Amino acid sequence: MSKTQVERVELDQLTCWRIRAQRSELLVAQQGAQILSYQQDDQPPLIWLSPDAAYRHGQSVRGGVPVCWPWFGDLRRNPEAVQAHYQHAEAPAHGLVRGLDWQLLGIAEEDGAVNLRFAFDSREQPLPGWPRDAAVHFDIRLGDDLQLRLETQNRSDHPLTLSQALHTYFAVSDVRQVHVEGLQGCRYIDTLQDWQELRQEAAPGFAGETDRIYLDTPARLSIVDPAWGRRIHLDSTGSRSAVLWNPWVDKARRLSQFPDEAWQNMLCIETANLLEDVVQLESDERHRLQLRLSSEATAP
Ligand SMILES: O=P(O)(O)OC[C@H]1O[C@@H](O)[C@H](O)[C@@H](O)[C@@H]1O
Repeated sequence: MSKTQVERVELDQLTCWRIRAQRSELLVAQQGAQILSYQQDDQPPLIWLSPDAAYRHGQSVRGGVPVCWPWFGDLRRNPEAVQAHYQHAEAPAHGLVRGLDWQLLGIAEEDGAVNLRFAFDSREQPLPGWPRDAAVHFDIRLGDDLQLRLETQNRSDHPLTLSQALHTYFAVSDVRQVHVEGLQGCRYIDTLQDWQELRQEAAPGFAGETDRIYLDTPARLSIVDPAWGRRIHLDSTGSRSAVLWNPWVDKARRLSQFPDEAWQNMLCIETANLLEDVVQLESDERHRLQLRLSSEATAP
């Protein structure tokens, strides 16, 4: 078994940790508790990090796994109960915690794996415009796969409704040559076609800008990448919705920290709780969103 290693590194303005365990390497930033990259030895990266990534305070890094919380995307597109908690006029996309430092509660080795625990507690670090009491813990376990757990606890006397996502950027050989299994038969909202609800027939591939919210998603989704001979599996619990996103040519030019051609080598599957799948918590209640990422070699 290979040895584990934990190294603290400063990337421009951000404090990060580079972790090695079980023939794989992970880079994670304190800001946003954001995983930046993940690669298994002798394989291309599994999680994509932009070559133009900027490591600045207050700005989510392009790539990795941004944590979107306590809402996903455009707040105005969220159910009324999610919108109701926010009191400022301008709501940032993807919630309030991507660009803030989380607390690192600990790094521990266990059976050759490394566990990291991050926390964000709105009672200790109030979120302007969002006067709710909630604590969120993000647990990362780097072993022979990568296991993530986002747990939210409502610490107030009132019910709390939130949307959220683990906004994972995946590295692929060429997005035009891959497809995603597990979504066949699911309903989806096509945000690029007036938020129409449609039904997915065959396993979706990519032939243009894609920005869809899938509903009633199964526990396993897989990215099939024949050119790299790899299948990436996403196994989740506590989530019945997912976003499939690729910006394609025109939107790529408008994105920050994103080279014009980079859309070809990435796609996002965002393991989420959206629309009818939002999280509703009574006082003290907790919700766990868990995601396990693993890969498998496929025949050439
Ligand atoms: O640029 P941001 O705020 O990180 O968002 C990136 C993308 O995130 C996706 O989740 C959205 O569906 C896209 O519409 C959006 O462009």
